[in-house]
Amino acid sequence: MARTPKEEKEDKVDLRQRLKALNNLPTFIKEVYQTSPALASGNILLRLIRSFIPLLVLYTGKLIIDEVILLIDKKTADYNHLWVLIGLEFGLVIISDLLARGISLTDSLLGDMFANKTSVKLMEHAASLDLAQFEDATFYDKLERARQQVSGRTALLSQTLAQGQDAITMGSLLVGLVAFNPWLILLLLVAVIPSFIGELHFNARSYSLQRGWTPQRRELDYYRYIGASDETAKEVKLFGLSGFLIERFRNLSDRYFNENKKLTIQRASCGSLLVAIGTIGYFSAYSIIVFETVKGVVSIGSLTFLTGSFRQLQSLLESLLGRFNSISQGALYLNDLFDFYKITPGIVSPSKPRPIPNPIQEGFTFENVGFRYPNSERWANRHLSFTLKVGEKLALVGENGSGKTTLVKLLARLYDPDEGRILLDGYDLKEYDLTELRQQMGVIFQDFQRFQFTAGDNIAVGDIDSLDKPNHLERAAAQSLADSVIEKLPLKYSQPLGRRFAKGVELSGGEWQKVALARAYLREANVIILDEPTAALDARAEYEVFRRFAELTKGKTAVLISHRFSTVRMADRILVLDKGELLEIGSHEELLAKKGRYAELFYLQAEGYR
Ligand SMILES: Nc1ncnc2c1ncn2[C@@H]1O[C@H](COP(=O)(O)OP(=O)(O)OP(=O)(O)O)[C@@H](O)[C@H]1O
Repeated sequence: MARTPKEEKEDKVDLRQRLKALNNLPTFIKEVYQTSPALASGNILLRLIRSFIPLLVLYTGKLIIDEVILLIDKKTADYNHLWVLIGLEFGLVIISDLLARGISLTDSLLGDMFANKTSVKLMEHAASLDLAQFEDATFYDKLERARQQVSGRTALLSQTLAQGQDAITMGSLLVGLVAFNPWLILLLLVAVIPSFIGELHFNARSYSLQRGWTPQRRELDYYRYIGASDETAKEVKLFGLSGFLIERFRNLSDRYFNENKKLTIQRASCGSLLVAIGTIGYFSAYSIIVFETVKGVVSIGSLTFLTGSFRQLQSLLESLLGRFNSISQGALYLNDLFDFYKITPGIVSPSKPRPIPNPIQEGFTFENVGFRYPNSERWANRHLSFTLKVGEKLALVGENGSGKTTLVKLLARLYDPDEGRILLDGYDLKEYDLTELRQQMGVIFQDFQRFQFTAGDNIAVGDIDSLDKPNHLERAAAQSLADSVIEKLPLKYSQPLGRRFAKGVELSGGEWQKVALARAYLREANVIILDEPTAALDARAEYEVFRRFAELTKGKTAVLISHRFSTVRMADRILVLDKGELLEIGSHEELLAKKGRYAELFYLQAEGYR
């Protein structure tokens, strides 16, 4: 899994790219603001007020000291003015504290709301993308990086706002310092800039490292998941895989740790040196102010005010520049989020879709259809020409990998053909509205999902509008034989299935299949596609499912994939696929009479039953 030099180059970021990434900030701030204009405005207002407090506190401190010295010199006991000043400083400190709490409250509320909003947006966007995009590893890297941004960006928000607040505070302190001695500003820059450059350098390296390691981090997550998950526990135990998985995890995580460690150590050692330079800058300025005081140029109150200002300015400037680093880094990470939003689906509805014929008049016609999976040289389907007539029950037969599932995926427009076209009543599938087209289809794939929801919800996913229509769910369950499975569950339709959550009950493979089959019946679809719907059913259940199938799909068009010829022979016609191409098509009798591949396979299986 070593990275290629090209990939490493792509992961490197220079200053120009970092500055360019700052362009993301206005969009980001706008999105945050739109999350809650009231909270965002409140936050900005609180920060604005708080940014002037440090100057006021320092200045009150100066006044207090000058007053104390005056009182000592005069040897009077009129402390009224002093009390007012102390009260003022006390009030400022209390207000500052309250403001800080208000700021962190609005920060965290706004951050949480923004994180939720972004998660929803990510899910919505991911849902709009093509199946093919989900089968691409680089897509997952992008998705993973985008996901990481959701929680991380909350910090970016408060950092950006704090940056504005500190800039105002700095401006106010600088005014005082410039009035005293402009050269102190120069010293201030000398004190701060080296460590800023250091930070900039190390942050860029850290980002490159993080980015470059995205695939490996996904791999680590995967090991963590398969090492401890209900879905994998059985095989992990039986095959004794835990040692192997832990070893792989450890090797990879150690490599990551070591690369990270190298960088962290370098960063810490350089950082200490650069901070020392900063301290020299501060003490030079401190000496200047002290000697000016001794010479009587400024008062002792001003001494404390100026040294305090200088120290605060130094730390503000440091955090301002340091934060600039994190902000520009955060803005770079935003690239990942925005990049993910920029991925657009290829399989979409046309701008003026044609209404789906209801009922379908002719059926689906494949015209020389060919399809290759992305990043694959091999044709999964090729030269496919046939018509799936309306109302027909068509069975697909062929060896493993001969392209049966691919054919139905093309029919449901999960992919578009690379060659030829598929017509519905004479018009290309691409001319119809995608959602409407899919609504017409009830598809159950062989690798159907076992959702860790209740039994009722597991059926309702077939037509989510039926979620609160128990009689619809019950009817579908009765049709697919799932009713007897659900009857046996303690909580019936409200029984959580699977073991991931509390009270979950696991079903057998065949029981799950009956539940999944109910999804196809629940949908008021005109086309029913069942990809090996009975593979896990016992002989009696299979017989029963097919006895009902013809009845339940009366008037509907159906495609059935099965390796069992007892099932297949019930279809009106059978399409035999070989290496993605159409070998034979005809009724059971026609194909037997033809004595071709179908006849060969049929007798081979029948032989086994004798
Ligand atoms: N998502 C995918 N990405 C790349 N190649 C794929 C993908 N799905 C299937 N293939 C390949 O396409 C070919 C046809 O697969 P398909 O699933 O259509 O076969 P099938 O006839 O349904 O097989 P089976 O009887 O085993 O279910 C196979 O060679 C398979 O390796």
